[in-house]
Amino acid sequence: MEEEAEATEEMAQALRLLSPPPPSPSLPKLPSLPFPPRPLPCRPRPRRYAVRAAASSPHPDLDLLPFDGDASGPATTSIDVDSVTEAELKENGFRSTRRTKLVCTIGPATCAAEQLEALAVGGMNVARVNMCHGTHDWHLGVIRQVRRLNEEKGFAVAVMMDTQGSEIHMGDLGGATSAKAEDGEIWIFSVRSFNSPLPERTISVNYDGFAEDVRVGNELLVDGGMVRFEVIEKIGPDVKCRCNDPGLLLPRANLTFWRNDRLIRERNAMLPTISSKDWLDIDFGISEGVDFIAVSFVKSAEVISHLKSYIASRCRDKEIAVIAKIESVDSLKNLEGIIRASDGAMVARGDMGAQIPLEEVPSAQLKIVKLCRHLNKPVIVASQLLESMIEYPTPTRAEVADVSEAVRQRADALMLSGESAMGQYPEKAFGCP
Ligand SMILES: Nc1ncnc2c1ncn2[C@@H]1O[C@H](COP(=O)(O)OP(=O)(O)O)[C@@H](O)[C@H]1O
Ligand SMILES: C=C(OP(=O)(O)O)C(=O)O
Repeated sequence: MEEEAEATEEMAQALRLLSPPPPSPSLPKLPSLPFPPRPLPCRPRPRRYAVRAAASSPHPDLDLLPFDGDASGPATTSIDVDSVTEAELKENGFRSTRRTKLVCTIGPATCAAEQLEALAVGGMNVARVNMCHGTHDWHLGVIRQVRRLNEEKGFAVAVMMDTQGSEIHMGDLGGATSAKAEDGEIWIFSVRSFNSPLPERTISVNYDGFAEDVRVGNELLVDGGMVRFEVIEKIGPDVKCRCNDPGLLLPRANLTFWRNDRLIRERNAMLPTISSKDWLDIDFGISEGVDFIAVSFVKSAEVISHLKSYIASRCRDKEIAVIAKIESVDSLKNLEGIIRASDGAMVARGDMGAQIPLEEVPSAQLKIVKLCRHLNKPVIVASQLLESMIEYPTPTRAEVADVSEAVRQRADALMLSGESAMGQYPEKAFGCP
């Protein structure tokens, strides 16, 4: 019976994720920590509330008292809350407080001031900007707009900057939003740089060693297998491929190559975790005072420690939390060391699914979430949570089950990517009122 009640509560919570409560307009400005109760550095001081734990109370709810200095009595502790949490606390008591925070990737579908405000009202805790896409000017616009919302309207939205990392990916399709690859079609993947428009059925690749590393017969996977090609001929910088699994090619999609069903990790595996572009982006993030830097394709704990020292030397008045994205074979091998060195982790299921067999992704997620909880580090579950909502206004049952499972695992946060960055229903996917 108790188990049933708990399952019902968890399910209700998962569904609340799809429609979190709006903040009360009458509430004061309350900046917050994005992942309580395991606070990360760099958030402004929130207003404090005293929570009298009603351990012996007949009521399961906790009494909330504004905390004005001294907490009185030994049974009193204090926690930090944001305005959305405060509204829910007042309405429902502590038991129904949303525990799972929401990270939202900002893109063309959500970068306007009113769109960002709608997400903040909907309960966005962290706005993520992905440095794979857009210019510094574009990111600056988003970061400043989020700061403005916090200052002028009392929201408490943190900013996460996500590095591009040493991912091998396609170019931007010469400005097209997508291209369809049909079964049997021949496409050229090339390391040459092209002027727009690109020659027909040609894709540029960002990694100079690509044409040397691949061999005839290798499989080329776009976005972890959403589209598959086979290498049929190499002609200098051009690699001729036949499409075996048709699908939609999206700008800057991830590319992996496989030989005998094994991911090829040769010279491409030697690429630095933090590229020269990433260092420029990190300097940009530091100067704009982002709250989190998420590091893509982490291979070892050392790179995290190195970045943390760099940030500490560049940024004395503010700490920036470093989140390790667990998405590569190497990051799974060195998982514990990486998580210990980081301020938190992200289960980046998109790229992970391109590096390990898809059917192993759920158990990898569970392992990472459990380990983070054990080490008391916040963990974000990311990618394809509501993927169908990029195109459709209602999620699939499987997606709802996936969201529910991540909440059940006690992930600290869930992250939307394409759903909020470029989908047709970003606010609906987020659950805006
Ligand atoms: N700043 C941006 N500018 C343009 N498009 C973006 C931006 N951020 C995200 N997108 C779009 O949203 C999609 C999903 O975002 P994300 O998951 O962060 O990137 P990726 O697909 O490269 O892993 C991207 O493939 C891209 O089409
Ligand atoms: C979150 C992810 O990273 P990115 O969007 O940078 O590919 C992922 O791969 O799941």
